[in-house]
Amino acid sequence: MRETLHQLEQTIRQRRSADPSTSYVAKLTARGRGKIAQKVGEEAVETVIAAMADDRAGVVGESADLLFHLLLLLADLDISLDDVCDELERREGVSGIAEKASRPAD
Ligand SMILES: N=c1c2ncn([C@@H]3O[C@H](COP(=O)(O)OP(=O)(O)OP(=O)(O)O)[C@@H](O)[C@H]3O)c2ncn1[C@@H]1O[C@H](COP(=O)(O)O)[C@@H](O)[C@H]1O
Repeated sequence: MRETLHQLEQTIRQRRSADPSTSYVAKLTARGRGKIAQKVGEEAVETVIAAMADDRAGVVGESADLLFHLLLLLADLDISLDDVCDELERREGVSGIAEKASRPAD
């Protein structure tokens, strides 16, 4: 999963400066951060709607759209996927410590 997202992150960074007439990434980038952010919101809502309808195939498709547009937004902000993964791993470490602390000593 992380490898797939890293590959897509690279593709997005390369396509940002492509010809907007042949590249969706370049076209959306040219429309500005507000439009990219709007698309992230729309795809999130579509994912929720599919989930509430128990539409599993829909959730898979909308989740892919959501992750793609989120990566586009992160690229626009020059935030890397590694920055986000580092934050998730930091939280995992914090909750791991908290979990250990709440366990009775052997
Ligand atoms: N993963 C994706 C991907 N997922 C979704 N989309 C596009 O996202 C758009 C979302 O669809 P919508 O119907 O919501 O939006 P729309 O009607 O096209 O546009 P709006 O006017 O509503 O904003 C569609 O045009 C999809 O083609 C994607 N476009 C590109 N990629 C990846 O990005 C790479 C580079 O793409 P290009 O920049 O087009 O070369 C591709 O090789 C793919 O790997």
